[in-house]
Amino acid sequence: MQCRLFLVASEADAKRLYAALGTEFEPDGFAIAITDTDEAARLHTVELYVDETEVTETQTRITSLLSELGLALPVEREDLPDIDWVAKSLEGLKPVRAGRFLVHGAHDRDKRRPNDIAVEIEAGLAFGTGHHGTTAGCLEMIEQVVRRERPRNVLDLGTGSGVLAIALARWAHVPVLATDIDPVATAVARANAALNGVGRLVHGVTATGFAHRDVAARAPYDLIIANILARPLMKLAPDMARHLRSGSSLILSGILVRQREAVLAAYVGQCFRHVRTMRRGEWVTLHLKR
Ligand SMILES: C[S@@+](CC[C@H](N)C(=O)[O-])C[C@H]1O[C@@H](n2cnc3c(N)ncnc32)[C@H](O)[C@@H]1O
Repeated sequence: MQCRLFLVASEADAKRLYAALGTEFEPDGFAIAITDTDEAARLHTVELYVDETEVTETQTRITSLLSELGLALPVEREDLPDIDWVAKSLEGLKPVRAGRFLVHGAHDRDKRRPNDIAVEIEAGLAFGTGHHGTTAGCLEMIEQVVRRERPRNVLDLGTGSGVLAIALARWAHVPVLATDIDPVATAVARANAALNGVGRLVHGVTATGFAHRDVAARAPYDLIIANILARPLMKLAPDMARHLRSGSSLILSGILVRQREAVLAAYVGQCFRHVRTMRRGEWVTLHLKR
């Protein structure tokens, strides 16, 4: 059985601990991760996955590392159920329908129906196979907004696998600037766009937010989609307002239900108005206009 050992700490302490655990355990092949678990309280979780037989020894090593760092944090333990990874991975590759879009892997091309707008994406290095509630929520919003507004110049900020940019290019036949902070995602998005026959419409750029001349040069956009997280979305509100054409739509996702009000307030403060909220599980997708 696998176990998850985890510690919850402030951002600064978690980052120190994560770096120290990396030095101590990565040479032994342990998987270590750090995640932002509570944005409001600024808490981070550092976790390490270990076989049951090694738990006691690992806990002792972590405890001595904590005392070297001068940190007094409890090491918590969660036992993980044995998972049938083959079944699990096949489940993760099932095609997903969202509005008229069908996101599928190569092995499911025969599932496409005549009226589908199909997007072929293999599970890979970048986020966005369509399975996450945020991606599916964006796809449904995109279908509705494109039908009503016929945008001609679109920005997909935080493109991941390129799934949203590709869906948009295939549906609206318009150019889409697909940006990501992560150069691997940008490369994956470009390759996926070519695979889906829209390599000429989807232009991939590595950029953080709007900090790239290509992103500014193509503004104003008449549709911006950003599926990132609540905190960066709130920080980006003034830039979104500057780069969106007046009267146009903004689709935001990556927002937990409990973060919705704070994100809305940040955008209302920039003269956006709320059009619609779509909920999928714990996540919401917002349609705003300015
Ligand atoms: C949740 S994934 C969304 C991927 C895809 N658009 C989808 O809807 O499935 C978020 C992506 O945004 C990128 N990202 C996060 N913050 C960003 C920022 N400030 N500027 C650009 N990209 C960012 C991440 O690297 C990641 O690939």
